[in-house]
Amino acid sequence: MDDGRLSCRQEHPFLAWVKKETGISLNSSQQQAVLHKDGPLLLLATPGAGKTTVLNLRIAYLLLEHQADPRQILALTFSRAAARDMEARFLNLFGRWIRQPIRFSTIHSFAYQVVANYFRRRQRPFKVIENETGFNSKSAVLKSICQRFYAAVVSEEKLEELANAIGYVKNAMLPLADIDKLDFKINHLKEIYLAYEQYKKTSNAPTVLLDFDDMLTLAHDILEKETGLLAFYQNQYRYIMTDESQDTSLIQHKIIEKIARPHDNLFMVGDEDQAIYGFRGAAPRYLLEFKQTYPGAKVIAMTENFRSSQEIVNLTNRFIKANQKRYAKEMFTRNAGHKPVHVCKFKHEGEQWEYLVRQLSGAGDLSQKAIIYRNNASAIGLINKLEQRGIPFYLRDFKNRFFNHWVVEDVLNFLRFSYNDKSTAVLERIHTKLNPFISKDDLTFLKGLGETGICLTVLAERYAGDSKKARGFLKLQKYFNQLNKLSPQWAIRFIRQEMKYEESAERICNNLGYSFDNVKSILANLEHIAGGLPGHQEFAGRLKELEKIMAEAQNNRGRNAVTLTTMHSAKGLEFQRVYLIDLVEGVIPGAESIKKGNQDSLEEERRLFYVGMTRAARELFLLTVENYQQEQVQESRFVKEVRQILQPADRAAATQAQPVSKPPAAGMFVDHKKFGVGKVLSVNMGKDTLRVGFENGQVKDLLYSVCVENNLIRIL
Ligand SMILES: Nc1ncnc2c1ncn2[C@@H]1O[C@H](COP(=O)(O)OP(=O)(O)OP(=O)(O)O)[C@@H](O)[C@H]1O
Repeated sequence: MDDGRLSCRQEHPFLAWVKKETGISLNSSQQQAVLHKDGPLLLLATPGAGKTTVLNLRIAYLLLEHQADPRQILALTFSRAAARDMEARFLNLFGRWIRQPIRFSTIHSFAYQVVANYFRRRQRPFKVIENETGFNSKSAVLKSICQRFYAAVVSEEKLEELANAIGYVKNAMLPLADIDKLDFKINHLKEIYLAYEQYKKTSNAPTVLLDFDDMLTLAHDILEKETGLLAFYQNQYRYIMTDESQDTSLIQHKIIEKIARPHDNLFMVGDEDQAIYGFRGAAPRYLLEFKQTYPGAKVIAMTENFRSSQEIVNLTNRFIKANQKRYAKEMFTRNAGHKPVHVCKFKHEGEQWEYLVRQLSGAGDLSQKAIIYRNNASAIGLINKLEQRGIPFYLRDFKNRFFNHWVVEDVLNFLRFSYNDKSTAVLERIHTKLNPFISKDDLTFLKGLGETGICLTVLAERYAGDSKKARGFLKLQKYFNQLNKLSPQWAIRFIRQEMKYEESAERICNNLGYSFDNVKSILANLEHIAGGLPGHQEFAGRLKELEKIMAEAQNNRGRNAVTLTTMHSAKGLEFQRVYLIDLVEGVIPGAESIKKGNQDSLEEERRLFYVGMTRAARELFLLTVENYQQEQVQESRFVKEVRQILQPADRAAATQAQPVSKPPAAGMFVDHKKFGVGKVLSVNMGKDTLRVGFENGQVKDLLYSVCVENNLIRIL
């Protein structure tokens, strides 16, 4: 077994000093890596093997032992959050001794420096439009180009897909001719791409507009052509280090390659089993070809996991082996066993959240706990619940598109119109989603009357000669009259089903290439949020409140708060206890990967699951549900595999961990399969009864055990 710590060879003074000051005692492969001074080195490691730790120790080694100038060091990683985390860890270990700043940076930000330097020398103005607002922002420009091609407004999610596709082309350095071969479901991708590039070059001349990925393309071209500038960076950065290199894209590798020459003092750290950004053009293959690019390079493997318990390491080591495209490696740990890995199945998300709340209430230091999910959509209902139950949380890297999504706007406008049925302005916002359809001509007619009558009644009169249509409008008006008498949760379901909003939304999704699954997910989340709220105003207010809460929760880093993060953003982090949630087919692996049935894409999903699991140091909980967003689902194939891998003892624990559903308390809302949504008026467990008042006014006494046994009710 590889154990430099037990070796009786004399210890290097720097390592002895590190041990004394930081308590870190390195194994032999870590020692070799830390003490590596010159030449290319690839450190291939498993999760928790100390990659980031070693990288930081090596920086300290170069500075303290070899008196390297801190300005000669460039430490690169894939995201701002990761660069911040790496710097924080460095300062925590060595801040007392090394006071000069070190450049911990993303590759994008390094590329920005090159581009800015180049334009400054040429006195040419440029502007970064990535996160701008206004008509020249990246999203506004793409939106207006799409509108030209699609003759329709493009949704935020489609825009994100498009931006990913454009980014992919640049990161993977694809020739234009290959765009059509890409597996993105975007009509006119090539034409939009070309129009976008053209716009940035010419629309604001002489100012050049650039997005983030243009920085990479441009930095690469500049370093290729401007030998003087290239020599400047080559001289400045004598030691280059890259963390999480499996997620570095081809163009990023090429930039790094250029500035590392001729010394090739490149220290590249990565784990191809944690490559999770293939969809953005990451090139993990580059790691496998390192020796061809840098002949004579040293390659060190680190397979000892210092983070996780025996149980977690054994499980995850076996789990990842099912992937074909990887280096064979055996991760091991000398850490003690702790607790079996738990696999828990719940009826639905509500029950899963209840379980999480119970687990986290009074559970000590929350900063050491994380809830990790595949998609941000999993966070919304969970956050609603955590906030209601007073559990503080830190929301990491959340892209908040939920509250501004057109579906949310639609639902609010349906509710608004139910109170203000003379408003043509509100009607105009939803007219294409109503049944019967309201034409532009109808709207012009209504506007001409100046909001004097109830819109739908006026239209019924207008179409008096067409009795079917007239009846349709009157029925719709009746629905709106009913809508404002329903509780918010029931009202949303009414909009979805009775008023056939889902049908209209599906039609729109099909026409414009939006994801209907996403629409259903948003509607389900809205129902969750509405659950238990008495009125429509409270519902609209709660949405506003949640939006604010979620923005604020992004500042809770480092506080006593449970971390909520996607699997992607969890990379590089560790927690004593980790819950992976919503582990169902269609979520992880995602629906697209399943549909494609493509090995590469399923392998990436497995790696994502692996990244999630390997964040856990001592306790790992895998949570799955039978019903996800109101539809019956299968548990994730990865959960099934985990069950098979777990030893019998673990399996027993997994079974024990099945939650027992608690009876609802008075005041809670339940959804009964037959009677619909109702409020629990009283509970008498001695008599096994629940008294529930339903939306239609009926009050029923239900036998609780019968409801549970037959799966008739769920708590909302
Ligand atoms: N030699 C060591 N002795 C004790 N603990 C160590 C040692 N090396 C690393 N660690 C600890 O192990 C944990 C994992 O280290 P680190 O985060 O550097 O690993 P990593 O390889 O970057 O992980 P990942 O790729 O999974 O994000 C950290 O808590 C770190 O402090």
